[in-house]
Amino acid sequence: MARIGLRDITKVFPGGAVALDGVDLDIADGELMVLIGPSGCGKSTLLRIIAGLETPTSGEVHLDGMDAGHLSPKERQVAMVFQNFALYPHMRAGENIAFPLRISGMDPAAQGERIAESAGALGVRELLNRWPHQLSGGQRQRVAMGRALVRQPRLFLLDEPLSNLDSGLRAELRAEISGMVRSLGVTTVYVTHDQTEALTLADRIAVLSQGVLQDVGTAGRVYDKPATMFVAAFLGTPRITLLEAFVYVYLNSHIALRIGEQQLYLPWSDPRARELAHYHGEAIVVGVRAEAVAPIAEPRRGQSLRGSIRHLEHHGHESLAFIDIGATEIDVDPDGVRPRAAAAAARRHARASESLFNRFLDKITRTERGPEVAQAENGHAGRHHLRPAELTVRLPPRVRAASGENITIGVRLDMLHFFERRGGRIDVGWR
Ligand SMILES: Nc1ncnc2c1ncn2[C@@H]1O[C@H](COP(=O)(O)OP(=O)(O)OP(=O)(O)O)[C@@H](O)[C@H]1O
Repeated sequence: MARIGLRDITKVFPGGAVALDGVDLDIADGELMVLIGPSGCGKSTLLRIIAGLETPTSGEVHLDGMDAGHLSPKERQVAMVFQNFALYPHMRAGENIAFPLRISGMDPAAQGERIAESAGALGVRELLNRWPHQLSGGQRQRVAMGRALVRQPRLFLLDEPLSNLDSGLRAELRAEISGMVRSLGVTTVYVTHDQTEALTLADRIAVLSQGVLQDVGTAGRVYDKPATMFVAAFLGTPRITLLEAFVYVYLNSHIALRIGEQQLYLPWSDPRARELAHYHGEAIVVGVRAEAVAPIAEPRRGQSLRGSIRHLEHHGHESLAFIDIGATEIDVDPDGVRPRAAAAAARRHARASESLFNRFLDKITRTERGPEVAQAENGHAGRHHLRPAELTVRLPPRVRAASGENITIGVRLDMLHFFERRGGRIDVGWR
């Protein structure tokens, strides 16, 4: 078992593709870390660098605190499983599992014991005499995992191991992998682009976008408090709605978030209001997940939005209504943002505000010319695209609704996410 330390890992391939850009990540002994991100974000490259199959352009890989740069995959005691069930076709399942032990010269009696143990843990004991072509996809992948684990590696690395399987089998094997690696206590890095896999399997999740590590944390933390807009948009079904909102301070009562022609109010008693006040007159991004909104009968001042149903999606147990609230949605570019740079920018922003009052005076003069001017001055943070917003609301199965109908939506203000236009989270106090 081993601790992994990745220090400022950058990988630029010949030809100039930047696969990884300054990745720092610590993985604890026995931890199951899931690397997730869209296609091409650098997940496999990072896994191969941990394995020693690829050399970083700069940066260091540490194993148990020691620089492992000079160690081969064998010396790192790594076992890998890929998505394509790479079993040796001319060997029976049992021989496939035994192969790594055989070439290591292990005593045949001890081999038998280890194989039985591994095959038992993976539920393939009955299949050891079959040829690979006589196994189903799921069985082949179980045997491949048995072959990887039989050597009792220090590191277990899996690259999308379930992506060739159907969804039922994926769920089944997911649970088995989780149970198995935890009972073995082997440090595991698991690459996937499937968020269900990530959220259900991981001790912690590391989210990558375009080679940049966006966020690392437990599934709950990364989902509830995503470090960047990219992470908020990448995790969660249905997808979060990212609304452009202008912040206005009403010193006597509340902060108003102007979303299109409508407003949500955060009273001063809400500790987040003080932080948001720094953005007076500016555009920020308000993230609204479906669980933060629900249809209500009567509007509530500052706590609800009106809209009309643009279209409906029926899912059996619920329907999703996509609501036009006359607002603008921000599309995140997959480049995302460097979270640390974004956090630093937010802190600079806060420091620059010296006294809140002076800042308000300055901003109020500016915003008296109207939000459009303030918006133009603040700019549309370059890389984000704007389009008409659709707020996603879950409707219980028996609620009757039709496209074009008007609807009032209650908003759970405590469940809103706030981001700077650059994409970094506005730190309004971490729970
Ligand atoms: N050998 C290589 N030569 C040049 N570019 C490469 C090489 N391997 C990967 N890349 C590039 O590096 C980037 C990261 O690739 P990588 O395979 O790590 O992504 P990934 O997140 O695992 O993607 P996927 O989910 O599609 O497997 C991509 O832009 C890819 O095109």
